[in-house]
Amino acid sequence: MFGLFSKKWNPDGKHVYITGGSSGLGLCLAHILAKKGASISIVARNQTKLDEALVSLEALRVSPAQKFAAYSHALATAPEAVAALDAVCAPYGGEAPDAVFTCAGSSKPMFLVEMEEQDLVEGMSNAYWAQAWTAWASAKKMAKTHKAGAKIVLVSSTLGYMSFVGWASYSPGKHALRGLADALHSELMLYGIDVHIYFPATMYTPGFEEEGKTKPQITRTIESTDEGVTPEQAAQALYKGVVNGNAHITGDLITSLFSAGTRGAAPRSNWLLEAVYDMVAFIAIPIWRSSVDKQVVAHRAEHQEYLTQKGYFS
Ligand SMILES: NC(=O)C1=CN([C@@H]2O[C@H](COP(=O)(O)OP(=O)(O)OC[C@H]3O[C@@H](n4cnc5c(N)ncnc54)[C@H](OP(=O)(O)O)[C@@H]3O)[C@@H](O)[C@H]2O)C=CC1
Ligand SMILES: CCCCCCCCCCCCCCCC(=O)[C@@H](N)CO
Repeated sequence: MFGLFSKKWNPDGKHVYITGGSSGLGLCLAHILAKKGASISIVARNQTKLDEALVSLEALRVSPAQKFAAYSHALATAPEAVAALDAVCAPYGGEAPDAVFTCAGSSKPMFLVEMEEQDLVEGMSNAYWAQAWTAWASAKKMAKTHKAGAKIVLVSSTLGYMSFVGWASYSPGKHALRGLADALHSELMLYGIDVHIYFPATMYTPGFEEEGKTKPQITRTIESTDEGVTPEQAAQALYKGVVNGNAHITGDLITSLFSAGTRGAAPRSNWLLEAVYDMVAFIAIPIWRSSVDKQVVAHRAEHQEYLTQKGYFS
């Protein structure tokens, strides 16, 4: 219960379920865990990408006892998430996985005033429900079978701590995941189940390429302060945070500052470091935000022109 005495998590021989395990962060995490001796089940929609991911996992096998499996399911509704979990558990006699990592998700950055109703609804589905239903289904299965020591790990974003122009359909879902993780961290103690949540900043993944297709220039400019990392680096930070038992996991300085500056009641990972980050954030975040405000205001004329070109005012 107390950080000092808790044992580090060891994935060797465990069954780990990774949603979004066919690409980007989820795939890199699957690779790390395969090398550590875990059995891995991945779920995503596209069968070809799942097949390719399975081949890459086989190549990393360290024990004949490891099982690797992939299932094609969409995850943004409750019945789909339950069906996916049932398929994943079937080869294990229906038993819940030892750990569930919900990496599935996507974003479509754009201006709110250009969004249709569907964009906001899908934004919530792809950022929140694509993970929340799996967390819900997994928690039930784990609790019913008294799966003490099991883990549920959600994947939010730096945009789960803060937000800015372009992210109105996505950051609400990532903030919501934080609320879910904090609530579950408390409730699932009743069953000895650990809950973690990861807040990655920019990761150069296929998903990042995809969101670039709609990302407004002003959003790109604001984000350019963030250097970004490879999905391998991001997965390593996630893995390390889970092994160490951190409730909120960050892998870069910028996100660590926003985390310390908006911590709420989440358990701390490193008291001293977070106190320093909190003091830095107290000064640096308002300065950064006012510089962003200036950039946005300076962009007014160009934006007006952009909307006029698109016939927005006619
Ligand atoms: N890249 C970035 O800069 C950042 C990403 N994130 C978050 O990290 C997570 C991983 O992103 P990333 O690796 O970049 O993305 P990728 O697009 O590279 O991978 C996403 C994975 O999730 C699957 N997936 C997406 N939506 C669904 C769905 N509705 N049902 C089932 N599977 C789904 C995809 O497969 P398929 O399409 O075949 O279903 C794919 O396997 C996401 O939650 C994202 O929001 C957070 C911060 C930064
Ligand atoms: C404290 C002072 C310094 C602040 C500097 C801040 C720089 C901006 C960081 C923006 C990071 C945005 C990550 C988006 C990740 C994401 O979720 C999308 N790519 C969707 O996949």
